Amino acid sequence: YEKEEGTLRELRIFLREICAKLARNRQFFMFTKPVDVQEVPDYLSIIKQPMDLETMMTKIDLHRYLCAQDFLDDVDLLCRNALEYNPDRDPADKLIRHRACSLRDTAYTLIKAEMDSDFEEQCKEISRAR
Ligand SMILES: COC(=O)N1C[C@@H]2C[C@@H]3O[C@]2(Cc2nccnc23)C1
Repeated sequence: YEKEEGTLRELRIFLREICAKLARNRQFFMFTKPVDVQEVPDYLSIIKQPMDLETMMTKIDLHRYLCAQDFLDDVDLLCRNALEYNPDRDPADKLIRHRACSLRDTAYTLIKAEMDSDFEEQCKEISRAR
């Protein structure tokens, strides 16, 4: 009912701010848009479900996230993809893995720091009921 729609609206506003803050961080520039499959032709043969911050921002607007953990699940996917596609010891791979782990830890810490825990419970309850 209307109170639930208000809660989900508040969640979307919160997640847009988190997503924008992550996308503004120049350390995370390689995660702001989908990997360019013209430049990286084997990417989709290795990574079955690509994810990036621009796609996540669009998913917020499409009401795809009913709680903060749904958003963090996509953060985890983005990070896992980077670890899987860039596994080697060379500096470029090591850097992108380091940045992916940094983005994941930053997202979890920002959300835990700025989100009321019972607000997340309310969102999960709405999600369960739908
Ligand atoms: C999240 O980003 C990534 O997982 N990657 C992997 C690709 C390999 C390497 O870096 C990426 C883009 C790229 N483009 C041209 C040549 N080489 C590269 C970004």
